[in-house]
Amino acid sequence: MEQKKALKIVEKQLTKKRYDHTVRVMETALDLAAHYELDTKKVELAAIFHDYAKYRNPEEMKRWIIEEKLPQDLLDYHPELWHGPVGSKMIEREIGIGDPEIQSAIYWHTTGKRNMSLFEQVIFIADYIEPGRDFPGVDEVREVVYKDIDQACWTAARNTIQFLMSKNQPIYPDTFQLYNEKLGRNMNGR
Ligand SMILES: Nc1ncnc2c1ncn2[C@@H]1O[C@H](COP(=O)(O)OP(=O)(O)O)[C@@H](O)[C@H]1O
Repeated sequence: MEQKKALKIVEKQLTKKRYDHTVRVMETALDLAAHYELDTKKVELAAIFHDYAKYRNPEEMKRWIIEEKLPQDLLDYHPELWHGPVGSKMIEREIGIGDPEIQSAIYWHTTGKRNMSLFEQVIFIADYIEPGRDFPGVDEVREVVYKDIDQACWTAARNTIQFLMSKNQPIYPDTFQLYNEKLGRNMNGR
């Protein structure tokens, strides 16, 4: 699908602010995809559709989680975490995008997980570092991402965990698994 057509579809699903975020995620993801020699057309589509389900009603998302047999433990966490997994299914049923690599990158873009593919990491990090983001620690991730995307993912996971803990918020465990995996690989020389 052409970039223009894909952007038109998501524009209808999003607020203006979220649409502008999506365009910046797309541009960031395309730079990373070129650098890491990924299929830029596929990365482009994953970035454009990553927040496709973001503004669906939580009741509707809940039905998708049940009917699509997504992990039911998602329902114990904030609906903010539902739009990735639900979006990965919606783009197949509503738009006809059934590419497993694109769907998986959308599924995991908010929490991350262990054993992420390079493709999944690019979408996860592009969402985290796009130029509109200004949370504490984001520059550290921007500085390292073209040299060491594993370290970038570790730092993003650490920052998110620290932020959520400082607010006494529940934390979906896959982010801890990402943090532990990358810590083991990169920082203890294991
Ligand atoms: N493991 C997690 N557990 C709970 N909340 C999380 C976790 N990871 C991220 N979040 C929160 O989910 C929210 C949405 O994430 P965000 O990266 O803004 O997604 P997007 O912008 O693509 O919709 C943020 O408030 C973030 O702190």
